[in-house]
Amino acid sequence: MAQGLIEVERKFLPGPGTEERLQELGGTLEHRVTFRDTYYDTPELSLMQADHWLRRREDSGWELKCPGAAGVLGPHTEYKELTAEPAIVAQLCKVLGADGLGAGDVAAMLGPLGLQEVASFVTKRSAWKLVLLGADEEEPQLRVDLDTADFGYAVGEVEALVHEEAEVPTAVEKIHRLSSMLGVPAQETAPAKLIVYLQRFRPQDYQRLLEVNSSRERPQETEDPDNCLG
Ligand SMILES: Cc1ncc(C[n+]2csc(CCOP(=O)(O)OP(=O)(O)OP(=O)(O)O)c2C)c(N)n1
Ligand SMILES: [Mg+2]
Repeated sequence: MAQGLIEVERKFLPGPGTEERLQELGGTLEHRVTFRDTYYDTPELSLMQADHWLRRREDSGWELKCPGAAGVLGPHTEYKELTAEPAIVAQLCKVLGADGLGAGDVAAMLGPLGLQEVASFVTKRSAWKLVLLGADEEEPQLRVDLDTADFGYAVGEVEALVHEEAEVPTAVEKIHRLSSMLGVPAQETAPAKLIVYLQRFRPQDYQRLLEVNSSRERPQETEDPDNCLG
């Protein structure tokens, strides 16, 4: 798989004082932005069942999140983010067992690969940047995104983008440290917006994912104790 950045993150349920606490910790508000995400998969959710997540983001383009080497690290997750369309198409063909089809751009391959829209929603995001005390310049900066989806679900995430697998343990440790400084309980995690969307608007798809996901040990989700997906 062509190299993309590795996203290491953990989600949490933000509270009324989260932004104030971020400021106390020296965080800077980078921007507030609103965007629509549209997710694509086969009718059987073959990509999601393989822990691959294909989306088109308004004003950003295509991205395929692929499971990282470690996958799930407690409440943290690791995903390789592919944004180059040839790399996305090649990986889609590999996951969907359609080798040899991968010629065009992602939009042109949706039909041949049987991919259709499964979710579309708007997010309002406050994007924060933090540099932990003692961190030297080369260390990846931490980002904290506070998201509210247009269907009424709010979720926060502390994340680091790294280039190499070897950087993941340090990133996890820093994310863990910042999360506890934000008052997030150690094992708390919160489901992704897309998962809550499926749960609410496509319950059969959600159930199908739940079955597959329960075979992939995941921490209890705080927002939905019924073992919601991440
Ligand atoms: C604990 C856990 N986490 C993630 C997953 C996988 N997953 C579910 S939906 C999903 C795709 C959406 O990921 P998410 O981080 O919610 O998107 P967003 O924050 O809007 O994008 P960003 O701006 O960060 O790129 C994934 C990877 C999982 N199954 N379990
Ligand atoms: Mg995220």
